[in-house]
Amino acid sequence: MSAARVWAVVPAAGVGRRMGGAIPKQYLPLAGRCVLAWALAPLLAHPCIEAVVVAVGRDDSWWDGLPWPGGRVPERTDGGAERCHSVHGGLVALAARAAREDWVLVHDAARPCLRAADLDRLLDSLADDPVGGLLAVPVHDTLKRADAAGRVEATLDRRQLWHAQTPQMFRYGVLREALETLFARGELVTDEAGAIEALGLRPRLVEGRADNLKITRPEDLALAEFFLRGAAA
Ligand SMILES: Nc1ccn([C@@H]2O[C@H](COP(=O)(O)OP(=O)(O)OP(=O)(O)O)[C@@H](O)[C@H]2O)c(=O)n1
Ligand SMILES: C[C@](O)(CO)[C@H](O)COP(=O)(O)O
Repeated sequence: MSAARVWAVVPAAGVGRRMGGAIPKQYLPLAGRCVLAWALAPLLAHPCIEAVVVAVGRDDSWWDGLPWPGGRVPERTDGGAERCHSVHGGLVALAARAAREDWVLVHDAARPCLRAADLDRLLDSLADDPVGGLLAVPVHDTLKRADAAGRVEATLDRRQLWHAQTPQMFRYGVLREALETLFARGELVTDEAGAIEALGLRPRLVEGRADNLKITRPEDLALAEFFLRGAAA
């Protein structure tokens, strides 16, 4: 990594509507821990990451009960109504410590299977990149665009299509200003790269792994359990 420091922000304030159930999915049990603990593990263990700030719901009562065995303890801050607001909350929490040119790495609490090797590859690939970028995987399925009636309107050319994942890593100053510019226009984004693209910049795609899945629906938990148990074997 260059002289710029690296900070991590983890949006963990979602309610998990698509998962269902009473407990937000980031606190669901998974392979002996919870989803959030697995997502934080490679970030807390990485020597180049200065601090890990987790944006959680204001009325979150699950955070306080989490064990942080032996390792570094993450910092808590307030999330917001949408994922991008929670990310911004994490950036604000870093305001007194992060320099404009420092890197901020944003990783979903709902992605528990990130491997340390892929985190390292992202950091190494972007260390001197002028824009920053994200882990992503090429699309291997044929993708269809649907019409309002739920029928196929078109088949997309998948040769240039990728599934965006996290971590996504950008300079602190640029990312914060990009988000605040969108918010001032009443706009939202579903990932940090979208805010950077709105500035006319082109984030770098760093190929990751399909097992860095986002826990979204109930069936994703069994897959994540399989991946985590397999990685530990
Ligand atoms: N207001 C929000 C919404 C989402 N997230 C976080 O952003 C990540 C990805 O979002 P998603 O998978 O959509 O989580 P939820 O919003 O909880 O899921 P759903 O859309 O099904 O409610 C998750 O770690 C989630 O906790 C957040 O910090 N703040
Ligand atoms: C950031 C992300 O995980 C990249 O694929 C995705 O955009 C999050 O979307 P969600 O609807 O907030 O889960």
